[in-house]
Amino acid sequence: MKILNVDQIRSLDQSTIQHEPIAPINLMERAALTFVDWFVDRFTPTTPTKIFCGLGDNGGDGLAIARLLLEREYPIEVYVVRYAPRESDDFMHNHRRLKLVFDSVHYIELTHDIPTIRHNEVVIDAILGSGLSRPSEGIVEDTVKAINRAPATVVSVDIASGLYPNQPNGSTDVIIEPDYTVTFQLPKLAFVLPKNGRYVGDWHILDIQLHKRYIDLAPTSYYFTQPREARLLLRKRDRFSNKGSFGHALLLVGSYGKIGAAILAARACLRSGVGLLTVQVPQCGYTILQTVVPEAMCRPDGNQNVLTGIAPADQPGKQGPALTDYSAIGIGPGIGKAPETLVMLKNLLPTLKKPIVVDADALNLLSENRELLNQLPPNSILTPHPKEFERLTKKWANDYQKLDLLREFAQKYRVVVVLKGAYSAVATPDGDIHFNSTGNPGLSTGGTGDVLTGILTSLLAQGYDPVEAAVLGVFAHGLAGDRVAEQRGPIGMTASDVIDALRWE
Ligand SMILES: NC(=O)C1=CN([C@@H]2O[C@H](COP(=O)(O)OP(=O)(O)OC[C@H]3O[C@@H](n4cnc5c(N)ncnc54)[C@H](OP(=O)(O)O)[C@@H]3O)[C@@H](O)[C@H]2O)[C@@H](O)CC1
Ligand SMILES: [K+]
Repeated sequence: MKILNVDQIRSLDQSTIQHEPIAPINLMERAALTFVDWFVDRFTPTTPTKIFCGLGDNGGDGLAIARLLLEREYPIEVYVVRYAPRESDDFMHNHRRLKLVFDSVHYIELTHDIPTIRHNEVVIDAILGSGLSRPSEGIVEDTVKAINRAPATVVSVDIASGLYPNQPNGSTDVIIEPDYTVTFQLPKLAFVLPKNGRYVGDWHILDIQLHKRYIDLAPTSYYFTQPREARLLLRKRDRFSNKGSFGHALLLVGSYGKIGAAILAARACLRSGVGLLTVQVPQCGYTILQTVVPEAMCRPDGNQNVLTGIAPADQPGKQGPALTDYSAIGIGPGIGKAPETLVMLKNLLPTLKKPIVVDADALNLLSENRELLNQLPPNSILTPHPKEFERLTKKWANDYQKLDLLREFAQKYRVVVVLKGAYSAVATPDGDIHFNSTGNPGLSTGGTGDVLTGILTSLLAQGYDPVEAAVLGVFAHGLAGDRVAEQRGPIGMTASDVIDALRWE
């Protein structure tokens, strides 16, 4: 699903009006009806509901919603925040229509006009929408603050009043902090950025049938991966396939005290469908790996405690294929930053032709030796969390600047970067960014990154295109986390639970 900017959303609105064709006021009615369908599914008709409206089309939506809820006999109160002398045409139209059936619309001009909001009430926030052009001040600011202080449940129409859809807010901006945001047709970029969490709440997209062809043709570099799209990436398996059909992955993982990372990556790799898996671990991990992951072959490193890339001299010809012969290599989980391991990375990179997966300490080694970034095979997948990404680049002032850095980095080094977090962002060498829709805070626990490395290495080894591997792998990883959270709650989730909950269907 595409994420469009405000100007495009405005044009989409116009394009729908022209091509359907539909009168603007009827489009607003459709949006309001769809909102009300969503609302009545969640809140019973006895819910006292205060609807706060601005003077633009977001306010117009609020007035139409008020009329439709009144028809369904909800106990509503309507407040119009009169912050300016002018109203939009569709606001005025809906204001007239509401007044025909409801004669007690309140107007907020001064602070003492703001009503007391109680805990059993629901507030519908339709003060400002995507037409926000400046920070709230005066009576708008006071009303927003009063709503935020109130113990009621708050539902924002389209977007929280005061939140910019696709540009940074100032640190002192006053913004509604809703429990829910119910938006129309497409998500807004602001919804997937970490700093905005409290200004978005639990958000839902309603289909109001805006012009599909406009959306299909609209240029954008932002996407939101939904289940249907992720499933389309999943390849069907041929009945006559064999383990050779699904590649042979190699994981370079683990060090003394961190063999667990190797185990997690290996188990996740196997659970994601790879044909064969070889794991190279320092010798201290050999017995553990062979015992815990019998499905994997083990290639013990020449070193006892850290990876050096060198196989033991006493096993000539027994160490399996050369490093370059594997279908895909994943490197990083638990490897530490020993000088010998850096040497391994330096020796390895120039020899590789196929994309690899780079995570954890391999990323930290890269950030301490940035000249190595140029040696990454094109389309390799890097999976930093924000701190690791900062080490690879620099500090950012806000989430939007972070996205710019992410895009520049992926384009400059021709790599795929998975920036992990809520709505993990997959940046492609072409400059696109795909935000993931699955996952939950339970995944912020040790080892889940190792699991992701195993998944991505597995998909690359099976021949998935690196961008598709990243988008699909991140989605499947988050979905597995969601399954675990559903069964046992997000607290106490472990990386092993996530591996067990992986399902490819
Ligand atoms: N797009 C779609 O497909 C559909 C959209 N729909 C709905 O339309 C909404 C967008 O409507 P909208 O463009 O009228 O914007 P909205 O935010 O209501 O008001 C803008 C007005 O407020 C003013 N203003 C700005 N900032 C301010 C501030 N801080 N404090 C005070 N005033 C401020 C601004 O002033 P100006 O910038 O012109 O000076 C202008 O007068 C959208 O969110 C959705 O709910 C649906 O109905 C149907 C489908
Ligand atoms: K709003």
